[in-house]
Amino acid sequence: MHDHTRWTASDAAPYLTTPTARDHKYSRGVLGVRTGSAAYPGAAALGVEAAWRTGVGLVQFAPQLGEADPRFGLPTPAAAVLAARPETVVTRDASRATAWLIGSGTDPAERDAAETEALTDLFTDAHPLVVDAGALELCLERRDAARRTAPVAITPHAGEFARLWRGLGEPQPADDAEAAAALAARLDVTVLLKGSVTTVASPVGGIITVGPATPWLATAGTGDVLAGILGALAARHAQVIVDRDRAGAFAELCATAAMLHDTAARLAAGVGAGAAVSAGRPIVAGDVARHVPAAVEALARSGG
Ligand SMILES: NC(=O)C1=CN([C@@H]2O[C@H](COP(=O)(O)OP(=O)(O)OC[C@H]3O[C@@H](n4cnc5c(N)ncnc54)[C@H](O)[C@@H]3O)[C@@H](O)[C@H]2O)[C@@H](O)CC1
Ligand SMILES: Nc1ncnc2c1ncn2[C@@H]1O[C@H](COP(=O)(O)OP(=O)(O)O)[C@@H](O)[C@H]1O
Repeated sequence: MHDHTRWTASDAAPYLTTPTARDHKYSRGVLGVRTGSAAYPGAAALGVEAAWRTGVGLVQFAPQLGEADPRFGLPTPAAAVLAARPETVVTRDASRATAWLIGSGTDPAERDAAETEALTDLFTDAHPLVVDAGALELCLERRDAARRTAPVAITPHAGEFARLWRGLGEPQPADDAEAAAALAARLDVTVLLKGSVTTVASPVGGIITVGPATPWLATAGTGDVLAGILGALAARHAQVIVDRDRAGAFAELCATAAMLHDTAARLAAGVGAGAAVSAGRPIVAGDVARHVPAAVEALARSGG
């Protein structure tokens, strides 16, 4: 049996502090991003947009090595990112990154060997690593702690979560909390299992739940937005995540990201506090990203 916490706005607030007069762009967290592909350039743009809007100092975008040519006249992921957020620095040398986000909008079957190696290297880096979508399977190969130094958080939806269990070759426990805790222990990663209720499990034990979130979030690309929010929080709080005295901090940041995501979606959908589940209006993933600043403000304020 694991400790079970239901995350609240006042739990999230300490992670949503305002910058100070001494801050500069490099002190507020630098997020390195390797996401998007020829098939899914939009996923890169959504994650980067969300990261900026969460309040990070800098986002550095590293284009895939051996990137396939764009299809249907689409932009490359880097071009899509710059069209959405020209503040982003596109570089092969994101050496200033304090945390990394990888995987959203990528397909392992299409990935070049050099890109796989570059992603794999991030697992032996010191910086927190957020792993989404097409990079999730790399955690199965990197589950030997001796071959891994980076603190890792993974963000599967139910389908990806089941795929990871199949990859482990073990039966998946029926209960989400039990299954997330077991996967966190097996892979030595923090697990953020997405859904109406998001379940977060830390490899050091403990379960945090967030939600139920507004069902208007059940629309394509909102997972890419969540990954960007979490990447930004990880970059901002990288020191706390790597602090051995703060075991479980990555799980708290995952829960904070899920709460910010739901709050932004509610603001976008016009769902007021205490409103009925049926309240609100349709939203798209970009709306969620654009409402993240107001969500940060609302949650920080509710923390007193
Ligand atoms: N604009 C874009 O570029 C977008 C890109 N996206 C990217 O598209 C890629 C494929 O994403 P998919 O989610 O389709 O990945 P997958 O094709 O890996 O997973 C979808 C499969 O899982 C099953 N499944 C079970 N429970 C599910 C749940 N709760 N939510 C979703 N599927 C569930 C589905 O039935 C389906 O068979 C990812 O890399 C993702 O980042 C999407 O985020 C959509 C937007
Ligand atoms: N019915 C629902 N109610 C509330 N939130 C949901 C619901 N369905 C999905 N979500 C949320 O929407 C997001 C969807 O992410 P994901 O499945 O990865 O989508 P995509 O890959 O298209 O970006 C997750 O944050 C998940 O928690």
